[in-house]
Amino acid sequence: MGSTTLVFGGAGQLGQCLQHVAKERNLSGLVFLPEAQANILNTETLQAVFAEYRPAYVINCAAYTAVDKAEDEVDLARKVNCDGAENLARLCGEFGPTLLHISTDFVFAGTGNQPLQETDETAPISVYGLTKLEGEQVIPGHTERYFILRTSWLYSEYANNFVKTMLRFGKERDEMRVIWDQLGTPTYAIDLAGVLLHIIETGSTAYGLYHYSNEGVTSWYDFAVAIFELGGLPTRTVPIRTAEYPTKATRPAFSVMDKTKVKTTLGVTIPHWRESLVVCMGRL
Ligand SMILES: NC(=O)C1=CN([C@@H]2O[C@H](COP(=O)(O)OP(=O)(O)OC[C@H]3O[C@@H](n4cnc5c(N)ncnc54)[C@H](OP(=O)(O)O)[C@@H]3O)[C@@H](O)[C@H]2O)C=CC1
Ligand SMILES: Cc1cn([C@H]2C[C@H](O)[C@@H](COP(=O)(O)OP(=O)(O)O[C@H]3O[C@@H](C)C(=O)[C@@H](O)[C@H]3O)O2)c(=O)[nH]c1=O
Repeated sequence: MGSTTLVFGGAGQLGQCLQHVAKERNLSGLVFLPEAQANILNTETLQAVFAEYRPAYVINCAAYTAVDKAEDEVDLARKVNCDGAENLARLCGEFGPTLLHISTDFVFAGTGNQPLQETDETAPISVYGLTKLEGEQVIPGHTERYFILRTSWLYSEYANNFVKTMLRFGKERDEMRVIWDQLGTPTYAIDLAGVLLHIIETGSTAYGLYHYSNEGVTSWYDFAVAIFELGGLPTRTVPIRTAEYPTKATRPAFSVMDKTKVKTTLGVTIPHWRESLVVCMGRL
């Protein structure tokens, strides 16, 4: 086995953040594979890529992430989020690399009001959440060497995300109506990329399931207020209830995750969401 890390879905938001952090840390050996080069549903291509690189690590950033659209494209969402993850896990079992896989807070129903631990019951309420949970569950049957990091509300200067949407709309509109009764924690994808690379750099073998987001708790409304404030936009932000913003998919009302395990086991320090938002806004 070599020292290569293969990054699938390498052109997505997290993939681009990994490229950014790897460059910042002067790390070599990462190979970023966009969908056009390595579709995780194409088992022949995957087999050839694993045989060519003999990777030490595989990071799966590939996913079907269109939460509302997934309600109508169940088969495709399941293929990418579950079958794709299984294809990578099977080859990791065969070739030996450690798999770093990303999952979501949307595996939870979100009916509680206490920070969610890795051992808490999952009960997805959307197709996206369900297919991501299926992806988590299929991995351990193929390899023991895996890290699954559940994260939430990812944003960054790359690709599409809530921060960029708010900044775009904020420039065009005087007023934004944003849901305040969904609580969670934003995660700067650059911070998450840092943790993934930390696992590789430290050679940790503390395999398993982890929760990772930034610290703190907020609502989409409060998040939007902070984005407009830091962006210097005069946009008025109106707090609305979920029922006033109908969407195809249902989102959890409370998906704040407890990060004790990742902090104590992997020794990472986590910035507060506002601190990371300031960094991201400075780069945008
Ligand atoms: N975004 C968020 O708010 C959150 C994301 N997550 C998880 O984090 C991970 C990274 O998400 P993020 O980077 O934001 O998502 P993106 O949608 O930005 O990136 C996903 C990438 O996967 C690619 N992809 C889709 N299908 C395939 C395929 N069959 N083979 C190879 N690549 C494929 C997409 O390519 P293309 O665009 O060309 O289809 C895209 O580049 C995902 O697992 C996601 O579920 C978890 C919590 C929150
Ligand atoms: C654009 C907009 C959204 N909203 C609400 C809708 C929704 O509840 C919330 C976020 O909307 P978005 O569509 O940007 O984000 P959404 O796709 O729901 O984000 C989710 O993506 C997947 C991939 C995940 O894994 C989750 O952790 C989470 O980040 O904000 C408003 O209230 N007003 C608005 O103007």
